Amino acid sequence: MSNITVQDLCKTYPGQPPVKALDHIDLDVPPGEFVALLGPSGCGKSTLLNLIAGFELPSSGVLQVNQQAVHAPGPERGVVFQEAALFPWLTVWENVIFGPQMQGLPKAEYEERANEMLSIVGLHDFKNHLPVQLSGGMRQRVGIARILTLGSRVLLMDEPFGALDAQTRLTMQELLLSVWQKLKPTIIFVTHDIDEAIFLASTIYVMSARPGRIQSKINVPLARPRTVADTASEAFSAMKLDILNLIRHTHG
Ligand SMILES: Nc1ncnc2c1ncn2[C@@H]1O[C@H](COP(=O)(O)OP(=O)(O)OP(=O)(O)O)[C@@H](O)[C@H]1O
Repeated sequence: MSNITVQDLCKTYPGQPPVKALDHIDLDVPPGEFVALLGPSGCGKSTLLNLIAGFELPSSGVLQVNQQAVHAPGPERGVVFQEAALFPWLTVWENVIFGPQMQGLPKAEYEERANEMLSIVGLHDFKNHLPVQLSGGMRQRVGIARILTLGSRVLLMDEPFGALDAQTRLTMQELLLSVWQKLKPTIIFVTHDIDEAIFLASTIYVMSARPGRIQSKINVPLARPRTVADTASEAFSAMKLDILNLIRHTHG
């Protein structure tokens, strides 16, 4: 059974001239798969993610999540952007329970889950902090805990660590791997960083630019759980070289 099905998907933005952002995209993502969408700026990675999120509608083709056509955003699909969109006047705890509270879910249930998710992302001791009192990496962790508390089983992440320094970025990548290991959500992770895609994903879709197409689907053979030591392995370097050659070959 597939969790996300994309068949012959096209997206053209209207305008003079119209912009063909995605051209005949096919993806088939089983539940619990960690997928990276890798490609140069402008190849349509964010467009594809926004379509799966339900923020935009396709021009043509099939787009289904859990066998249902996507028409609008929904709580089963949580989105994480480069900057966590937290309410600055609410504490970490209030931000995390805001969604389920608004949905009218049973309090005991979501409070238990919020506690669990804050522990998983290592923020249990920061429940009463305001976003301004947190580092960028910590704010992203709140964003992740928030969608997990809402019960999202599909995480749509658009360069979530792109604004972080190298050290924090690595810590966040390790954290995301441990979250995935524990909860096995389906993750679609947009990045233009080859190392990040290899370290995190089981499957990498390499996209080519304008109009955006899937150029190749690559399986990452590294065993899990992964550690930072894997990034120094021969298998990792060989895979990186293959992808670099692939991208260079296409983009001249
Ligand atoms: N709302 C919009 N209206 C018109 N054109 C758009 C819109 N959103 C994106 N585009 C265009 O569609 C193409 C794909 O953009 P998109 O943001 O999906 O690429 P990307 O691969 O995510 O790039 P980046 O890595 O720079 O974020 C680009 O040419 C962009 O200018």
